Amino acid sequence: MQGKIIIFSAPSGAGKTTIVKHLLNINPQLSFSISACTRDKRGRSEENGKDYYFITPEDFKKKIGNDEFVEWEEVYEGAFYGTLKSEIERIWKSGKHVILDVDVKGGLSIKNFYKERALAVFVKPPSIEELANRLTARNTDSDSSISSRIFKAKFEMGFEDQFDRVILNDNLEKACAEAEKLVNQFLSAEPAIV
Ligand SMILES: Nc1ncnc2c1ncn2[C@@H]1O[C@H](COP(=O)(O)OP(=O)(O)OP(=O)(O)O)[C@@H](O)[C@H]1O
Ligand SMILES: Nc1nc2c(ncn2[C@@H]2O[C@H](COP(=O)(O)O)[C@@H](O)[C@H]2O)c(=O)[nH]1
Repeated sequence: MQGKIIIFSAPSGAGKTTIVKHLLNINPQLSFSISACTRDKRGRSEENGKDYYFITPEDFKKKIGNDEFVEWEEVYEGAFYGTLKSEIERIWKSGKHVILDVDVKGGLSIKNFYKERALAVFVKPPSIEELANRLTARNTDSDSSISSRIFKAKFEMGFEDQFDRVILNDNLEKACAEAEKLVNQFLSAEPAIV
């Protein structure tokens, strides 16, 4: 079996993590690629090696120097995130397909790297106002972090046309059902649907 990679990208708060968690719960063929990041762990709600590999900026720089990332970015000021080549290889060696959620620029870089082995899905929020509401209700970010996420979201919304597929997440149940369908089609296609 040739391993494939499914990328969910969106502005922060659009719901990509929620949709990816749903897919992981229902599809045992999929395994989550854990990114490296330099931001602080969010208390007890996150676990090192499960949500992210939380590493220091110095270690992150070393990994850049050693060419260990498929892509990496300073997603928010002072916070670096990167997709590790070793994660993708680990998952493919285990006989599963990779699924991950990254920001919009990162998603396009991964698609460009893996080409037809990858499906890039843009999760579209109903509006910028709804994004702000969701981030506020999620209660994981400070007001200034929410402001910078919204600022970036306005720019990222212009990239949906560059993705293979777009899912509007105005209703979570509907969006999850659509995501399930896209993923099943992609995984059953030879070599890829795009
Ligand atoms: N259709 C929806 N309607 C209302 N709330 C939603 C919907 N989809 C997701 N949410 C909620 O919105 C919040 C943001 O979702 P989520 O964390 O999945 O976004 P994200 O795109 O992964 O953001 P980030 O990039 O910051 O990780 C969560 O609290 C989630 O439960
Ligand atoms: N370009 C990349 N973006 C990534 C990666 N891992 C996560 N992310 C995205 O960063 C933001 C912030 O996430 P948060 O956990 O601090 O809320 C979010 O959009 C993630 O999807 C990565 O490896 N590369």
